[in-house]
Amino acid sequence: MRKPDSKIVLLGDMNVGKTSLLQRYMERRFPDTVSTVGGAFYLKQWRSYNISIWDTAGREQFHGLGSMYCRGAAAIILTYDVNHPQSLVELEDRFLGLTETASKDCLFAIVGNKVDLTEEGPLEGQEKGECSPDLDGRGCVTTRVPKQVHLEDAVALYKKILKYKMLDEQDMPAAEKMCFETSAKTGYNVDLLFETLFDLVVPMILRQRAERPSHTVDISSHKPPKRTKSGCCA
Ligand SMILES: Nc1nc2c(ncn2[C@@H]2O[C@H](COP(=O)(O)OP(=O)(O)OP(=O)(O)O)[C@@H](O)[C@H]2O)c(=O)[nH]1
Ligand SMILES: [Mg+2]
Repeated sequence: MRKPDSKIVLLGDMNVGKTSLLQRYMERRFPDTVSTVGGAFYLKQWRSYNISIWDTAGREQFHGLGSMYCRGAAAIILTYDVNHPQSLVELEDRFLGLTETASKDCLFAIVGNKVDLTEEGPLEGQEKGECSPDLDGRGCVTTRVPKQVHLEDAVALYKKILKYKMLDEQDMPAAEKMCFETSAKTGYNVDLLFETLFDLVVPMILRQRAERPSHTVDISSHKPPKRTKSGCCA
């Protein structure tokens, strides 16, 4: 198996759509999912680097495993459901504590999924300039609900996390860049989410490589020790 150069972890409450987001990105589809048990990962090649993306279980019974999955992570995707305010609250109350084992310069993205179910979200096929045949006066589907969690709430949480982690806002990517609204169902913003993170993680890989002590020995500059008559080194 190829060795990952970096690690990204998806965290968040059960049912928010972590598995669906990862499958949408990696497999380009929106299959039926079953609630995740433990964790699983995909390996993504991005340029010449291998990035592992870990999907974790949101169910309370697997909570203890979370910090193990986060160990050494370069980026964490904190996922909530835009229709369930409690899922955003849980990110701070239950999941943030699991990220202590992540890399010290770990990046955070906050992702509100299932935006297709809200009135504000883009319509299925809208990115392609299409609309559903099930029409209202504007030519679009109407069975959608007002959004329960707004992007500003995610931005506020992002800023709070930086404070909690004692990270300087100046040194970190801006909240507006790291807070996303997505739909695993339609694919809305899913590529943008993952690929923004990949591009941010690559310089971290390069930095780590530069800092890591080299294990190679330059044998051309190595002089053999002089031998004395007794056979001992001078
Ligand atoms: N409408 C809509 N449904 C979604 C979306 N993403 C996921 N779902 C549905 O939400 C349910 C839960 O999705 P999962 O991806 O299994 O959720 P999860 O966060 O991985 O849940 P756990 O593995 O239990 O932690 C499934 O029925 C999905 O089909 C989305 O963007 N829009
Ligand atoms: Mg899952």
